Amino acid sequence: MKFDRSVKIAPSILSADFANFGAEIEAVEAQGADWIHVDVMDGHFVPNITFGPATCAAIRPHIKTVMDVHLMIAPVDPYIQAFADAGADVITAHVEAGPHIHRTLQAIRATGAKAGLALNPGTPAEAAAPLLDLVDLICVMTVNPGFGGQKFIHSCVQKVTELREMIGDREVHIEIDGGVDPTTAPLVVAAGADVLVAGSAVFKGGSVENPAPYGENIRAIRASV
Ligand SMILES: O=C(CO)[C@@H](O)[C@H](O)COP(=O)(O)O
Ligand SMILES: [Fe+2]
Repeated sequence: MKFDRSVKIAPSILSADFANFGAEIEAVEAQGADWIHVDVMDGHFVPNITFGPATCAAIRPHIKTVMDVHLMIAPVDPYIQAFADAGADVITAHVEAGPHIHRTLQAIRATGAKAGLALNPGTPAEAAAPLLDLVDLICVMTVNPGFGGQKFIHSCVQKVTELREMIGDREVHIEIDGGVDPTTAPLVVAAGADVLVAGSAVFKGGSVENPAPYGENIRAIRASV
């Protein structure tokens, strides 16, 4: 995975048809997705349950781009290798998910995957300061994690500005996750974000049988920035 600062759109399959992930991924990639965002939830760290490494391994052959795995689980460390073995290109863990995030990020990089650090809306940018040399991506949550289709929290935009300043010339992506659409995308890109996760705003109106809306929705976000 080569670093590049261009804006990338990462549809979240949380808003796809769970009975048809393979075809959904192929459809949304054919319609212009740059990365595929995979939300893993445990019903403990967040109040919702999705799926685990077996599902990630099953969908991997359908992903031609980047498999971006967002772990909303606690603990994280016992499962890192399983998600790496499932083929994740990026593995993101939450700073709030345990007492040893430094060790977690080291463990992710040791698998060969890129290491992501997610910050909940209530966590300040400073939480990332001691970790900047251990991360390849910082995921700024712009909703409280757990569900798709929530409203973008505007107070998080300032955090993106602060993080981009802190990152300096390091090769670190800033990913935005939650409530991204053509209205909110320009705000976070102007603040320094380069990866835009979008679930409901990409999958709305389309289906595997009628994927054209996926493309229209992706192009609308891209045009907005
Ligand atoms: O991690 C999460 C939610 O916890 C996200 O990746 C959502 O799936 C984004 O959904 P939208 O807000 O774009 O509908
Ligand atoms: Fe996510």
